[in-house]
Amino acid sequence: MKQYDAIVIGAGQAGVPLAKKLAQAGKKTAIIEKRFIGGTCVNDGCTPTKTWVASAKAAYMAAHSGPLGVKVKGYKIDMRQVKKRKDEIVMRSRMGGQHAIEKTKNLDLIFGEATFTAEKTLSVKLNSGNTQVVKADWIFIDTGAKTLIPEIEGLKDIEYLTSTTILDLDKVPDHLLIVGSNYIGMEFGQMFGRFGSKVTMLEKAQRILSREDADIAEAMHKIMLYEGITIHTDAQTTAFRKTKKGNIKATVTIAGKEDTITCTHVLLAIGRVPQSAALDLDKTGVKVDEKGYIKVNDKLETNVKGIYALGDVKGGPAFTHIAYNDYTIVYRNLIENAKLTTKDRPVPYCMFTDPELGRVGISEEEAKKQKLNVKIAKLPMAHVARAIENGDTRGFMKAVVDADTKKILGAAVLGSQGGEIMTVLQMAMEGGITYDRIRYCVFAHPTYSESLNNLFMPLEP
Ligand SMILES: Cc1cc2nc3c(=O)[nH]c(=O)nc-3n(C[C@H](O)[C@H](O)[C@H](O)COP(=O)(O)OP(=O)(O)OC[C@H]3O[C@@H](n4cnc5c(N)ncnc54)[C@H](O)[C@@H]3O)c2cc1C
Ligand SMILES: NC(=O)c1ccc[n+]([C@@H]2O[C@H](COP(=O)([O-])OP(=O)(O)OC[C@H]3O[C@@H](n4cnc5c(N)ncnc54)[C@H](O)[C@@H]3O)[C@@H](O)[C@H]2O)c1
Repeated sequence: MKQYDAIVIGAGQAGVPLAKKLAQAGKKTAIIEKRFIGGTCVNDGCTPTKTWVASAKAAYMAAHSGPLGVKVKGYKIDMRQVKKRKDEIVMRSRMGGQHAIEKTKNLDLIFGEATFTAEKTLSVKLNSGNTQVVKADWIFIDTGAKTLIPEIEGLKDIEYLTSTTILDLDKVPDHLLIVGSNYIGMEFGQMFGRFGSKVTMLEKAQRILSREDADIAEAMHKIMLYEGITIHTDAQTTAFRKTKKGNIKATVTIAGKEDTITCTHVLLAIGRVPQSAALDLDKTGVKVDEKGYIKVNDKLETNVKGIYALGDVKGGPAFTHIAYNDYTIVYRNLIENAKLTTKDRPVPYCMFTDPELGRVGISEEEAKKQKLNVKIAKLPMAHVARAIENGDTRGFMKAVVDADTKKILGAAVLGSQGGEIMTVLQMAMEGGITYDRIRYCVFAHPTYSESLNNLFMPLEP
């Protein structure tokens, strides 16, 4: 058995930087990873999907550059090249992360699956076949999440895809049926539509993007429709079966009416579940909620002293930047004696459709529910000079402001560079820059952000 000061389980977006910094701070540290360095983000999430979003955008530009005076005479998707480029980018990031860990003094990298055997003791089933027992006073759980597989009749008999396995495709599906229409559904749906698949999407809620304001969801729905993607809302999938021709027939209920859809591929995109079961948390006494998320307080401490949970496995917003911020909170509290918490931290996010949806703070509907005294500023992208010049005026930007203090409470930007424009507004929110100042800020022309002058101009002083 080997004793460490600190053990990190999972080399994801919180685990890797935390393990490196603890080791650099003089703590004898081990990081245990059952699969690849970088976790979901690098290997199956942000990096590969945004790489494919770029290929899909190139296809879209080839098809839509006529009005810009550039005639492209036919184009072809080389899915093998699309995949090869993605694999190379993922591998560079994965191996870069691994080399950085291996170079760090005081840090051991153990490839295997960790399971608790006692409060502060772990047994690691090594990928090489053996077992290693390790112990530490501090244990940090960063084991992430995996695709939620629903109970649907016949699902086990078809070769369904997840957001991980779809990344292995080197041929474009003829007809991709996607169950679920939020982040994963929307990003893959648009991407494969642009690669040439017929795409049908099924969403069980009454509308897509149910966490967003209705006007955002409606505009996004129209953007997808315009690209030829069919989205059925109020849709439940009740059964799948393989047809004699090798296709997949889905039985669905759409707005109460039963129907069938025949497709070639099915992607499941209805959410993710925490990877906590294999940890055997009973042996250490760490509590989980009814869905298996590890319970933590606002300092990310579990109910067992010295054991922390970070990132997706603890529930809450499941984003890379949140996992990364979890690491900074835990590290600075332990090593720098800070008193940081997760309370009141901003949770910005961006859906990487084209155009993007950047979001931060409160939405208009939430503000109304809370009966806040707010004003709403809205500007169509069709009034943004740069959007007109670039030939893409889809979407709009919107901000929720406090009518009394003039502070910005939230923003949604559905448009080209939506994530970047939202980030400018986030900086204003964090710095307490009020909307009446922003409308007279001098921004470079013609940037997208320059339009923030006009976004706030119509609001009464
Ligand atoms: C398709 C897709 C696209 C995404 N796109 C974005 C995006 O654009 N922007 C964004 O912010 N977020 C995105 N996300 C979410 C983001 O990837 C996650 O929020 C982030 O990776 C969470 O980091 P983490 O450190 O909590 O866990 P992970 O990155 O999932 O890492 C957990 C690691 O723990 C390992 N592990 C699990 N159990 C054990 C065990 N018992 N022993 C040893 N190792 C173990 C796993 O193998 C894994 O490597 C996306 C997710 C998906 C699925
Ligand atoms: N750009 C990004 O930041 C990004 C991109 C991809 C994934 N992610 C992360 O990955 C996580 C998982 O994404 P996701 O899109 O799978 O999950 P999600 O929870 O965000 O959305 C799931 C969608 O599926 C619907 N749904 C649930 N059950 C259904 C059913 N039986 N039939 C039809 N629809 C059903 C839900 O109503 C919802 O709209 C997200 O929470 C997100 O944090 C982030």
